[in-house]
Amino acid sequence: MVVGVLALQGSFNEHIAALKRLGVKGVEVRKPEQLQNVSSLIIPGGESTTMAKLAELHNLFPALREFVQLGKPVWGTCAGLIFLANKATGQKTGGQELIGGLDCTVHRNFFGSQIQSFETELPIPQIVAKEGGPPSFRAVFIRAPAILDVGPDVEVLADIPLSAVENINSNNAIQKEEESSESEKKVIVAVKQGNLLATAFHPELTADTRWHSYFLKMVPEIGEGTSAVISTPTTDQSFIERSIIDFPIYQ
Ligand SMILES: NC(=O)CC[C@H](N)C(=O)O
Repeated sequence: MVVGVLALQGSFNEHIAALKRLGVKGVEVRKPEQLQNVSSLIIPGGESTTMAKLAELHNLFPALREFVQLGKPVWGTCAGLIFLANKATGQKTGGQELIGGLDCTVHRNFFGSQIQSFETELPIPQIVAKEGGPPSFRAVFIRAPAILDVGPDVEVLADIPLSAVENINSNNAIQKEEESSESEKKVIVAVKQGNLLATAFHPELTADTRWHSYFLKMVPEIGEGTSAVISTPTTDQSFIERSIIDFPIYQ
């Protein structure tokens, strides 16, 4: 079984490497017809405006929308989350094309610019219940979006208190949010809606493969009883010791 990884731009190699650590083959998807050879798809982080332009150039949007509408599992990380959202704010003038399907409003660059990127530990009980392991996950936020509201069919997997984010007062987007909803000072950063999974952060840049394993369990031909298919994660120390700045896409 192969998992497609949209390979227009961004951290597609890191997703393919994470899948490999689980014994699963990830294949690069750049053309509409390649979607016919995969039963699920990961849309990586990167720069959603650039990715949208490239997707348009390759005439990928109709095939991507069809893939989502057919109920095939799709996981968007960071820019991939923006791609999947029904609505995005904080876009460049003129907006950008989205795949849509995920009933939420996402705010691009919610936490600020590149310099305000951060890492934090997030408890995700739903994933721990399925995958076991430590109670929290290292979450890498790089010029990350946040989800401002979700529809009734969307399950919230993780939110983050704005007070946990450094430089909070230097960020206009956050200040605006705080002013508008003084009592609710949290934003959503991971969701699931049927066949769609979305995270504002980058599990592929950590050594923890539980998010990938969780996603693979959403693929019907693997299903819940995946232990035979997914091998025990290898703890590749050289990978663990890499810092996020070692990843070429963020240099
Ligand atoms: N790490 C990322 O994927 C960043 C997303 C980027 N800020 C965008 O809007 O597309």
